[in-house]
Amino acid sequence: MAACTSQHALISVKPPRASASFGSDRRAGNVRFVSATSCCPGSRKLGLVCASNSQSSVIEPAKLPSSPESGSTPKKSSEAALILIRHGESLWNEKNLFTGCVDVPLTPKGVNEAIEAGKRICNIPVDVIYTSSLIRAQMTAMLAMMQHRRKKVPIIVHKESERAHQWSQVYSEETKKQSIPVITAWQLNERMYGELQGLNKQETADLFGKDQVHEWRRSYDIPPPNGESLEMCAERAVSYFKEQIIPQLVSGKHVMIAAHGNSLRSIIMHLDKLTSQEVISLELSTGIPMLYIFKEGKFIRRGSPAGPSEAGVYAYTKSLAKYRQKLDGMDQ
Ligand SMILES: O=C(O)[C@H](O)COP(=O)(O)O
Repeated sequence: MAACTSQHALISVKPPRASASFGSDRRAGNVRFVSATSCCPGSRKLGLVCASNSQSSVIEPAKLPSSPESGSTPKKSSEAALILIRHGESLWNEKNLFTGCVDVPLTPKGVNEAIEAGKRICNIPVDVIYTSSLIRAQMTAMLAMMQHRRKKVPIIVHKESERAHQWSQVYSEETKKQSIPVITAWQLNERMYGELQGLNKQETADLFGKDQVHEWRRSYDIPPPNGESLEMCAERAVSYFKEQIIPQLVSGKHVMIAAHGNSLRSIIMHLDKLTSQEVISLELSTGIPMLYIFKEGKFIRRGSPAGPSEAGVYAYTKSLAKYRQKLDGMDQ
């Protein structure tokens, strides 16, 4: 596997005439994060965007809190990068078990997926990372950041108690500048799958019927037995995104969120204003980074960079191109 270099080409898939995209797209030329099979029949499921760019939801800029790591009053900025990434394959994904909030690690394949994801976003700035409180998301974030060309050190912020906060303080401004805060939030956890957790997905379908299991897995408001529906998951994940993450973007901080299939589906549903019908077809593959640009209160989908290049990722993002040149300069 090649290291992250500036030679990567960006795969920008032209939006083919979607044969089975979910729901008619209200904004012509719009694209979605879909499983490739639903918009590019016959191709591998990549979680790839059949992509151009388009502007999605308008988010009212929120009041700017001081940034979590410095406490300084952040400057307003007109543009920031938002990277979303579902964790790499976990040991229970491999066993095809419902996982939900059970805290299982990555498989070796999932580790490699996280590393590959890191190479794909290695030229895109990241100032703060949000993960769930589950190890598979945290492992993915750390492994991805190991590939970043800026070589900053991701440090998990501990605020679970006053002592934890005190004992994890960093007492060097220079070292702080060379680190990236990683904020863990249970609100970004995978949806809680209730009494399905630990069950084999195929056996569950054999027992309850394929349609019933698909409804539990992909519908918006129908929860699994004693579990969370996507709607219930969205209530915590999207609220957290609005209250904690959008202010960071508004202040110009570049954000990466490493989370889960369903907590991210709920966030993308919000960003793309998907209906409860459209979200049924939204599938996210493990370890595929997805890039949005937050610009003047709007989110612009920029696809799933296979490797950043001026032609693709930076077409609408001058500041990212400047950042990339700065990185190139640092490598001279
Ligand atoms: O929690 C799980 O089982 C997976 O991470 C996501 O499961 P799903 O694709 O069935 O929602």
